[in-house]
Amino acid sequence: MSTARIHPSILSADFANLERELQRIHTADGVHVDVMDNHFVPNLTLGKPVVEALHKVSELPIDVHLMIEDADRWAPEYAQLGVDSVTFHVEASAAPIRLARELRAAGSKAAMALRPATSVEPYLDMLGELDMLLLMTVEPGFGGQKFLDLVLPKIRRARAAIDGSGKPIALQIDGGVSRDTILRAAEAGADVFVAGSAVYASPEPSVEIDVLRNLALGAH
Ligand SMILES: O=C(CO)[C@H](O)[C@H](O)COP(=O)(O)O
Ligand SMILES: [Fe+2]
Repeated sequence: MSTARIHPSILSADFANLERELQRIHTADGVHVDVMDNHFVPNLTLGKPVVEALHKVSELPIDVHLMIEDADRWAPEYAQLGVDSVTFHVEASAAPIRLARELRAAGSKAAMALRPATSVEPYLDMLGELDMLLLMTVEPGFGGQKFLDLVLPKIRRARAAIDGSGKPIALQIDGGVSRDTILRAAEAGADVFVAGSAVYASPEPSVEIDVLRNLALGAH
């Protein structure tokens, strides 16, 4: 593995100034947009109109993380907006293979997320349907939580399976990523890192992104 991509989460940004908040992360590799519905997780953020507005002004690829019930019904509508990738939670999908195919058919990359306590093993045979696998390193719902080290073995197993597949599937982690945790996640095999509070709490978010990326690259 020779890459480390940093996707700041705008969950920790100033929602009254999202365009300006995008400019503050211009050194990033993508922007992570957390959509929460108050059902799949106990928090409510934003939906399609805001994703569409961000897409119009963002120079960075948009990575939509859907934390919503009934992903089969709603996720394709996000893919149709022209964003780079749409991530649905496997726990919220009745037919993840069909959904991943629909996302690709709608023109976006297809990504699937697992909560920290969801095993990756049942899904290894469908990795080829995905452009990215997201392993949550906190319980989804809120920014600013502590990184769960108990996910590290799952990251290692997913990395081995992705390498074995020979396919260019990204392995993203999300939650609690900071200067203190990014190296061990990278050593376990993650290559796309979502960081919300660590980036936006910094006085210089664009510099913090470079610091995090360099720390992750130290694992290679
Ligand atoms: O999906 C998420 C929460 O469900 C966020 O992307 C994540 O929590 C980022 O925030 P932080 O880096 O502060 O943990
Ligand atoms: Fe997220």
